[in-house]
Amino acid sequence: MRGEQWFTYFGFAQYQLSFFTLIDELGNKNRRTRLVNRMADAANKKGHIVMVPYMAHGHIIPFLALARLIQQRTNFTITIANTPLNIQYLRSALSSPDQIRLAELPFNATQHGLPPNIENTENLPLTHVIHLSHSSLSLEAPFRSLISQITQEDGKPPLCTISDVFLSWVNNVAKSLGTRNLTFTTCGAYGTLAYVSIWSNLPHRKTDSDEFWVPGFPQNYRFHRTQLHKYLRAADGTDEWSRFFIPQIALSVESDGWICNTVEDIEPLGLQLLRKYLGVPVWSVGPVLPPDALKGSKHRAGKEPGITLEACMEWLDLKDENSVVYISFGSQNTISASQMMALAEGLEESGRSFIWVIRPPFGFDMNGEFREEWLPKGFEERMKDTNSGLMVHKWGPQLEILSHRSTGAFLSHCGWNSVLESLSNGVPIIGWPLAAEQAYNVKMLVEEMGVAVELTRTVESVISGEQVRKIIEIVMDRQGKGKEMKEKANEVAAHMRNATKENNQEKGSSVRAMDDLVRNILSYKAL
Ligand SMILES: O=c1ccn([C@@H]2O[C@H](COP(=O)(O)OP(=O)(O)O[C@H]3O[C@H](CO)[C@@H](O)[C@H](O)[C@H]3O)[C@@H](O)[C@H]2O)c(=O)[nH]1
Repeated sequence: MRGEQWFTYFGFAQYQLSFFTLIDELGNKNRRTRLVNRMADAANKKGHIVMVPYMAHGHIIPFLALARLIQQRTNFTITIANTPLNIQYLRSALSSPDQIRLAELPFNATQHGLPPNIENTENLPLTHVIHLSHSSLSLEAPFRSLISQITQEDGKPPLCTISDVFLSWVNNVAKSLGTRNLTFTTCGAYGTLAYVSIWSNLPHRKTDSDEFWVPGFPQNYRFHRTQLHKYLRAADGTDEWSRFFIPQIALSVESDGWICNTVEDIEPLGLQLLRKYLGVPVWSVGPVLPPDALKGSKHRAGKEPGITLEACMEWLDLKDENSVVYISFGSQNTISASQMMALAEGLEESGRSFIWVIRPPFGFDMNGEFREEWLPKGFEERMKDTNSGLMVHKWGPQLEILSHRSTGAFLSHCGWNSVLESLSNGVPIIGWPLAAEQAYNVKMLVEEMGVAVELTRTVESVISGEQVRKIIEIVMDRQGKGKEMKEKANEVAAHMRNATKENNQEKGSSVRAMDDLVRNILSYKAL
């Protein structure tokens, strides 16, 4: 480690074809050809990949999962770079030693107008999310030093970098230091295209009618203005959202290829349109689901204990199959106080069992204490007494809940990870999009896939308990629409299983895409 370096580099022992193994094998004439092949293979396979996720759990989790997938099938050295606190979070999910390396890029939150020690969008108000986004630009210089350092140590530049759509300055660094960059979109193909194209074709407040066309989609395909977040409706290229997203998205479109967390058979239209729009290879390698080490809530040391994984599972074990509604709005979103009240009323009126991952409403400190006045009087106590609702404060073991046989529907903001985690378990969705590309995800889930219904949109909408009750009844009723949605969700789950199937006879589409991705990365070294 050199003194002047800008980053801390956590390197661990990794597999190398041992010199002594080679000497042993040289003694056996019959094996010589194979050995030569293996040497060539090893030389070919060895290489370094450096990955940089955006500073949000919805991005960091799939980046780590992708790193694991690549590591399982190659001898590449993989380094994930990020700010110190995000590296600390990642470290809790790695074993020691681990083949995945972590590199800290120095970061000082307060220098960017953020509260101290904030390096992630978790529970961060939107006004700060945009500051965090702008602050990520400060990582470019230390990242450049990291790539130079790796190039010096390895005697050659990394095979490629893999950047987040929102951190495409990584693309600049890669190109200027003699390597390639791939973009990993942690969203689906359809949502990615809608988001990329909508940001690239501002302004939308000039749209005459409520419905409008988005370049990249067929001419007769319409989006609705209420599907745009209010910062997108107001964006004109000069505001702070545009000033970050437009250049980052424009640069990521120039990547050498894109990796998409989706499956060919579940998003045929989205993938076809995204490929046409980008004009570079798009590998659909999904579903890239959280690695085992990130399951449950054990890795979130330092947070208040809340309800344990075991308590959740015991509670679910006592419920009937497909009888529980799970409610969560992801890692960084929440609803308003009046919406929270209506949601609670609707849940109680429905008489259905539920697990609700609850956090303070929009406009309040999301890390602060939960206040009883945000819920109907005596609600938590009644739910406890009747054993009909389990309130989990701030963070729940989502994967385990969704994969439990008792979970029958997911009321979700439709962040893409939540969508994949739900559908891979055949759980239909009640959509309540709040930000980012979530409204486009819901549009696709409802119109293309038939696995969801939409309850409402955004944190500003006015909803009633009765609306909530009705929609829960539709989805949980195992007749009519509810039955249809459940069947379709099960079909999607089967497509996902097929896509990741890998045995002697056959390889699923995502496995083949991963093989092709690795072949492509290997070909970069010749350039
Ligand atoms: O109580 C919780 C809350 C979240 N999670 C996990 O955290 C992740 C959340 O990801 P996601 O559902 O995608 O939601 P966001 O955190 O909101 O994700 C951001 O990133 C996604 C991927 O780019 C986008 O699709 C979203 O719109 C964007 O808000 C998932 O793996 C969840 O399993 C938990 O385990 N427990």
